[in-house]
Amino acid sequence: MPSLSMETPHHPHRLDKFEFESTTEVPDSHAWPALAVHDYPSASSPGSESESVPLVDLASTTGDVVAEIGKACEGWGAFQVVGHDATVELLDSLESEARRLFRLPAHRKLGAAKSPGSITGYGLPPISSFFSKRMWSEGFTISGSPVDDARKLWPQDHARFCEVIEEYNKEMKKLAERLMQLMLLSLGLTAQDDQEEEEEYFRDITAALQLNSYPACPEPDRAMGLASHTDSGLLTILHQSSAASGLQLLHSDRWVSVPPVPGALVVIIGDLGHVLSNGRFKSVVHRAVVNRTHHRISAAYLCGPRPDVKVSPIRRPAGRGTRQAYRAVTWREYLGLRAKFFDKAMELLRVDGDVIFDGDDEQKISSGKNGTGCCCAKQNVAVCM
Ligand SMILES: C=C1C[C@]23C[C@@]1(O)CC[C@H]2[C@@]12CCC[C@@](C)(C(=O)O1)[C@H]2[C@@H]3C(=O)O
Ligand SMILES: O=C(O)CCC(=O)C(=O)O
Ligand SMILES: [Fe+2]
Repeated sequence: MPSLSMETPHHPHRLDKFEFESTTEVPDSHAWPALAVHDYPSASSPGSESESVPLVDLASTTGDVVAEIGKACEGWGAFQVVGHDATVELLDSLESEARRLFRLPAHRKLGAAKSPGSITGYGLPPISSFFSKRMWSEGFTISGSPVDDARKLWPQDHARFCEVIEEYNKEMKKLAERLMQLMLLSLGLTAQDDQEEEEEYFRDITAALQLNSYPACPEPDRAMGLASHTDSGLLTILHQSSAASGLQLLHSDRWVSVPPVPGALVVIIGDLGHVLSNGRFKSVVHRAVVNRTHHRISAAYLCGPRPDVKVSPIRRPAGRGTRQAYRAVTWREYLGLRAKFFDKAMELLRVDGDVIFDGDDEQKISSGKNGTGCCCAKQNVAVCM
């Protein structure tokens, strides 16, 4: 699987030996303004829990899965999915390997710290550099083979960890490809349409697996697990431990919790998913909060097309006369923009482009000199060739 690189911004926080478990109060370095005023309205606002994120059963023989997914991506930018092929045993094994990793003493984890310019390894959540306060979490990012990073954690004994990660990645890749196909169908592409073009989006996908650890916190209302953000790829598949809720989505200006449903995975639309659908699917703002009693684990499988494939709005969804709202961008280029501009990055892609579907149904797919794929609306073809 191709791996991703990105520019790493200057980091104001040092990766140190802060021990969450032995702390009886939240130190100033980790104290955020009251959760209610973090950035957006509070999850405790009346009515905020009255709606819940849609649940889609991929194995359903009665419902219209394509329509359900389309509606969820448009209305929420997220949904929970059951009826997939990832077994409960695999999800449990992943979680227990992640727990084993985060339980290691600080010096062992620091031995596998991300090196400058690399996205893989142990560290603070990558978005930390944009915030003055520290988050109540640790992360471990894996892109491509887990072996090199795992060997740093467990010089002798990393086989089990690698086996579980590899199996999990394989299963998530299959699921991501299936979900991408269903999402494209829901955008109005038919099975016969431009097969090659769509395949660029779900064949040989690139992915990063982010393991997140949120230790129990003595003052959960003063701490932040993972600050509000959107994911940058096409979609993210998130497994969250069943012990405690933590994930919240910003929906209709309120924070809505996504309680863990045993066996369900959460699908989150990323910024490239928003671009691909010309803004029809929402890249949902989300965050993770912490709790007093449970050590919560999550695993986010963040995926996009191959790093060199340009993503631009597909023409079908808009209908005649709709203008292209975003320019074409590769995931690699977009990660560079995010590393510099974080939540302003997508605005930088905005264009008031040509009409993307004028009834002329021909859409070009070009292959650059070095085999660079390009999936684009007609007006981008010249730039991409
Ligand atoms: C490929 C990537 C997506 C990601 C940045 C990264 O290089 C590896 C970690 C990913 C992650 C996980 C936590 C939230 C997030 C915003 C972050 O800071 O790191 C995402 C990044 C992203 O989606 O851009
Ligand atoms: O832990 C969670 O629930 C959210 C994780 C997340 O948003 C991420 O890793 O991108
Ligand atoms: Fe996320």
